[in-house]
Amino acid sequence: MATPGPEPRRRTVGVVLAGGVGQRMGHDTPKQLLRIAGRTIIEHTLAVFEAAPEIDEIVVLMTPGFTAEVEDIVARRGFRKVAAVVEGGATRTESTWRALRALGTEECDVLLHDAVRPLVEPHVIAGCAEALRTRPAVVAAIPSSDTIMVAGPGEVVEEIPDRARLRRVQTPQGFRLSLVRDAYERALADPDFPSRPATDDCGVVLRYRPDVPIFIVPGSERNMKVTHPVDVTIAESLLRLVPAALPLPGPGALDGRTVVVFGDAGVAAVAGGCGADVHAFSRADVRVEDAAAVAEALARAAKDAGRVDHVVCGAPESPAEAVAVSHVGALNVAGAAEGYLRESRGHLLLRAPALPAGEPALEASVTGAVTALTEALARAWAPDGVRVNCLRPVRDLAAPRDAARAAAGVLLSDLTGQVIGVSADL
Ligand SMILES: Nc1ccn([C@@H]2O[C@H](COP(=O)(O)OP(=O)(O)OP(=O)(O)O)[C@@H](O)[C@H]2O)c(=O)n1
Ligand SMILES: C[C@](O)(CO)[C@H](O)COP(=O)(O)O
Repeated sequence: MATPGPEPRRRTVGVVLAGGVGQRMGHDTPKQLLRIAGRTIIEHTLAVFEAAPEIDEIVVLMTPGFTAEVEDIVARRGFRKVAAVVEGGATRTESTWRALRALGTEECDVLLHDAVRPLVEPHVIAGCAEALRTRPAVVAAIPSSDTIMVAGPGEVVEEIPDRARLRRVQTPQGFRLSLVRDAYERALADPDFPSRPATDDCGVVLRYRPDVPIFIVPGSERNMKVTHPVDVTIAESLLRLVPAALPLPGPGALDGRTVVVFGDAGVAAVAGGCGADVHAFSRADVRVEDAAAVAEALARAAKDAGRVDHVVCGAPESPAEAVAVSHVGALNVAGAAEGYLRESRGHLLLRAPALPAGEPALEASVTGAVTALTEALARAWAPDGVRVNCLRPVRDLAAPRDAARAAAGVLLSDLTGQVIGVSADL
């Protein structure tokens, strides 16, 4: 008799809970639609789930009246795993219950995640999904660095539990569908549940299926929940912290892409080495402060190649050219590239200069211009899927990053609105 093979892998569904109104944030629109680092919060979250190999399908629960906004994001970003956008309920648990109903009864693994935790890292999703293959219930959590106390009547300290045993609960929280459904059915049948609601799905399972152990998976400090206005500033800063190890593309990584480079032979060479169809214009060919010359060069490249996927504006070679290249030139290149990049949903990469010592005011002024332009364009072009980033030389960068290779890595990445530090050549 043949020995039975391993159990087939169950389908894993990511449920993104976005049904809240964001009362504590205090805006007119739900906080998951706020734009941070060039994209809406829910867009950041969906992008991580879409890219996670462990996730087969995504269901979004959205605030009633705002489902069209999410459908539009899904279509624009091409999130193919999103199978449904469903209206959420009046409470988080009601939104979860609606999600469970939408999933039907066929057994699967479900990872429930707060839409407003956009900084969830792939390894946390992978950790939860993998643990869920062999366990019926899992939750992401981290140790508490604060001492936590229990407040008694009259705001008097009643108890300080042993911190070593305390964990801060995050999402994803993962369950076998049949288990979490059963726990929710019991909760809904309990007349006491509405007066003592649970603040998360783990709480529902722990209360109504105490027979099932819930396994704790390491979450991460970055996986914060955007709840109060100050969290927007923190999340924005964290989203802009580009990992020191940007993926450095190898041969073939830019196959089929057209890269137009103004005045940056190093980036042109690396892009060509990665397989891109490179159209490079040196300073002798095109002076970027000449708007007509830039437009003509781009039109020529687009005609030859049929499309333009990436445009790079290099840094000035001397202080005398700094304003012409990094200020006027960057604006000219952006203006001429806009139409092509909208068509290809492409990428503009600007380079800030490193000027010799003795030019700190000039360097600060042109760097300010390039980085502000990057952020403004990233915001303005994000709705059309166009990314805009900037490479900025940093002296004494902790992890040295070669500019040309970093440039190719950025072109291939999903980043937008980022100012990425590279090693200064001076
Ligand atoms: N009826 C609800 C309430 C909340 N959530 C989602 O659950 C997550 C965590 O909830 P929270 O941070 O409390 O969001 P809000 O309920 O929107 O915030 P507030 O309590 O300040 O109104 C959020 O992604 C939120 O959209 C949901 O899907 N359905
Ligand atoms: C699920 C949760 O994020 C775990 O920390 C939290 O309980 C949600 O609480 P909220 O009040 O709905 O934000």
